[in-house]
Amino acid sequence: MKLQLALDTCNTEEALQIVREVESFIDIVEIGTPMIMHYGMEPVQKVSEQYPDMRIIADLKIMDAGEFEADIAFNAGASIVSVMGITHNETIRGAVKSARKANGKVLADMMCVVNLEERAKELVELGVDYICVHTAHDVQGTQSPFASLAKVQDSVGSERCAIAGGLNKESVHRVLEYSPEIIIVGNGITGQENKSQAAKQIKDLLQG
Ligand SMILES: O=C([C@H](O)CO)[C@H](O)[C@H](O)COP(=O)(O)O
Repeated sequence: MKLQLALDTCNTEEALQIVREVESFIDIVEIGTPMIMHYGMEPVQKVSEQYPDMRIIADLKIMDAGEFEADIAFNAGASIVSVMGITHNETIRGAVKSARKANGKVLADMMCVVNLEERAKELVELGVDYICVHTAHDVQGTQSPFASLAKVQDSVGSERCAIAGGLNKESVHRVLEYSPEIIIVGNGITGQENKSQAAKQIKDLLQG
């Protein structure tokens, strides 16, 4: 199980500082959608330059123009790009084509997908590498991603699964029985006073 740190609300300098603090406990750095909206590809570029061995996902949540938009992230140094699982197959194919050119990977965010099992299978057939069950920030008060993880794991297997949405050191034990490939944690690390300690606690839980 890989731990992905999601950076959503910081600036590029703060992102570099947080990665410095937690790098030994994380496997993937996510430059989050709000950060990309604010700073464009600058944080993707800077983090990939300073941490050439770290995998970086640009959380573009692509909804259209799959190849064109994914190209932007891969050209900036991303190793994974996110696309919305609910979007058109043509868009998915475009993002996958871009990833193959760049030797990168595609993660499909399953937010708002109703037929999870069926769509997860289709996405894998289209060439998507990871299927991410995700409880949106705006509904985390009333929803959680665990039941969706069970469904997607049944459908495509744990090595394709990623999970996100309000995870922290108190809740992460709930994913252990499913062994998803990627566990994504944002505020559960970045919102803590001691980020390195929070990342280490979560990593230790994942490693058993
Ligand atoms: O993708 C995300 C969200 O939609 C905001 O863009 C977050 O990066 C993801 O949910 C992880 O963050 P936390 O929910 O704070 O763990």
